Formats: sequence, C-alpha cells, structure tokens
Amino acid sequence: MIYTVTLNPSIDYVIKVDKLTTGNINRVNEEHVYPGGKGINVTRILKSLDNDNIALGFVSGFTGDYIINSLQELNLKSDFIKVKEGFTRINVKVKSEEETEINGQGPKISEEELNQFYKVIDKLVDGDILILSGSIPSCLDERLYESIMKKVEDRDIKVIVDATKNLLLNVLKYKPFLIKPNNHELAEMFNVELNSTEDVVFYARKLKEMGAQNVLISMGKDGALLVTENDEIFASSVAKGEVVNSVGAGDSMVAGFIAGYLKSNSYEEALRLGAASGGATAFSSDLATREFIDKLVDEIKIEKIK
Ligand SMILES: Nc1ncnc2c1ncn2[C@@H]1O[C@H](COP(=O)(O)OP(=O)(O)O)[C@@H](O)[C@H]1O
Ligand SMILES: O=P(O)(O)OC[C@H]1O[C@](O)(COP(=O)(O)O)[C@@H](O)[C@@H]1O
Repeated sequence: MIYTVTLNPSIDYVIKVDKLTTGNINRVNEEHVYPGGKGINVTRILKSLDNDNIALGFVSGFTGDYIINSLQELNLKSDFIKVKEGFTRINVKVKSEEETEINGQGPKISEEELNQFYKVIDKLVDGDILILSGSIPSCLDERLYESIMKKVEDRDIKVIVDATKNLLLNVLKYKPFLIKPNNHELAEMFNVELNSTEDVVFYARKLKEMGAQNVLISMGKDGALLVTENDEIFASSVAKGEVVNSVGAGDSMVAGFIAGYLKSNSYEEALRLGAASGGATAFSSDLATREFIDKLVDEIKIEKIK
C-alpha cells in the first residue's frame, strides 16, 4: 500500500484579486476552497492515476472535518488522528499581479496524539511506500521525519521525502528512495546561487552523495532534472499552457513520478508522468484531472544528459 503523510493539512483558500494592496480593503473576484497540504495533494493525484493509497496525518476542528469529508467525497482513503486542541489551518493563496501565500499554523498536537500516529506507522509492512510531504508544524519536533524513517528502517519500505532545508538534509542518512526539492530550495540548502544546469546537477549529486537514492529537482516552467540511483541524469521539458494556479504542481509531480515508476519501473517514464502531472496542475484551477494529465504526457520530452 502507498501511504502519504500530511502532518499539517490545510484548507487552501485560493482567491483572485485584481491588484493586491496592503493597508486597504481588497475585494476578491474569484474564490475557491480545496482540501490541501502536500501529502493530501499527492494522495489525490495518485488516486486519479489509479494508485490506491491511504492519507495519514493530523486533523482538527471544523476545518479538519472539511478535510475528512472532502476526501470521503473523492473516494479517498484516510486514517487521520483527530487532534483535540485547535483547528486545521487555512492557507490563503492570493493570485494577483504576483502570487502571495499566507499559510496558517495548525492545531496543537499532544504527545498522546503523536503516539497514536506512531501506532499507525507501526502497521506498515515490507513493500509499502511512504510519502512524507510538507512542513512539520511548530508544535512537533523538527526531527519527526527522521524519527519516522528510523522507525521503518528495518522494513523494506520505500520512503519519499518532499520537504525543505534541514527537514530534508536531516533524513538523508536514512537513504530515502526519492527527494524532490525545487531549484530554489536546492539553492537555499547549500546557500548558493544556481546559474546553470551544471550547477543544479552538481548540487543534486551532492544530495545523492549525502544519502538520497534518487534526486528530482523541479524547476517550475524550466522543467526538472533527475539524478538516479545509477547516476544517470535526465532532463525533462515542460508541457505548454497557461498557468492558472501553480499550487500543488510539485506534489502532482511527486505523485506522477511514483505512479509512473510503479507502472513502468523506468525512471524516464516516471519523470515523464511527473512532468505531465505537474504541468496539468499548474494549468488548472484545482489539481489536475486524469484526462488532462493523459493529454499532456506525450508533449514531455526526456533527454538523457548522462
Ligand atoms: N508554468 C509551468 N509550465 C509547465 N509545467 C510546469 C509549470 N510549473 C510547474 N510545472 C511542472 O510541474 C513541476 C513542479 O513544479 P514546481 O513549481 O517546480 O514545484 P513546487 O510546487 O514544488 O515548487 C515542474 O518541474 C514542471 O514539470
Ligand atoms: O505547491 P506545492 O509545493 O506542491 O504545495 C502546495 C501545498 O503546500 C501548502 O502550501 C502547504 O505547504 P507546507 O506544508 O510546506 O506548509 C498547501 O497549502 C498546498 O496545498
């Protein structure tokens, strides 16, 4: 079974404002709400691509009920721990001349609730896939992803981590199957400027030397680069289209990559489906539909650099 983990899910409130100004009343011309958080986005795209999976994490309050109900309506399986104190956060995504995001805090997770979550992780068995996506809420230990990976270390479980900075760097010693920082996160991790494909490849390979098996660097409209466990390097083109809402493009790429890999056992095909899924989401208001991903997949060209 595939499990996704969203420690801090969100309701994504996506709004369009002609010209956003601070210190003023801004009126919205368009508004949408979606169940969000990186792992939940991965769950949704995996399911669209016919990969049964279970979403794990923590939810709380009336906003948490919305998440659970939305997932049920979409026929998605979940096993969230219900947190007593606080409420699942609301993340505001403002589309104006620029994209601005205001992400909420999330509920207060107690020791006991965390232990309940660990009991769920204990049920995973050899052959399972575990996708750890997104930030760790401030009420939890920032080494939580490490603790989860340590817990499953002696089981044959492929772990994928999509997180930033130290959260990602600290798990490399547990040899995650795949990590997917974007190019900005990669630059931030090494405190460098990335000015060329060679620079991106250099630092992606560093992450591999530090323990990751496969390193996927997404670069928005500039495509993606993959360094595989065999030290092959692939570059992917992007689909053409008009960006509507790029929230969730990275998560869609992770889901598409895993679905493609499980179907074909080929990193090239995994990257192709990942790039098509990311693009299809960037060109959609909500996350991509299966039909749209299928339409874009043949547009993606994969070049083997090495
Ligand atoms: N404007 C775009 N045009 C085409 N494809 C895109 C666009 N934005 C994102 N994608 C696809 O989605 C992938 C992930 O997007 P990216 O923005 O890098 O992720 P993240 O949300 O993690 O920052 C990209 O590598 C690309 O394949
Ligand atoms: O655009 P991305 O990086 O794929 O992820 C988008 C998702 O991440 C979030 O911005 C939350 O991110 P964090 O968990 O890192 O705070 C959600 O609101 C949104 O659904």
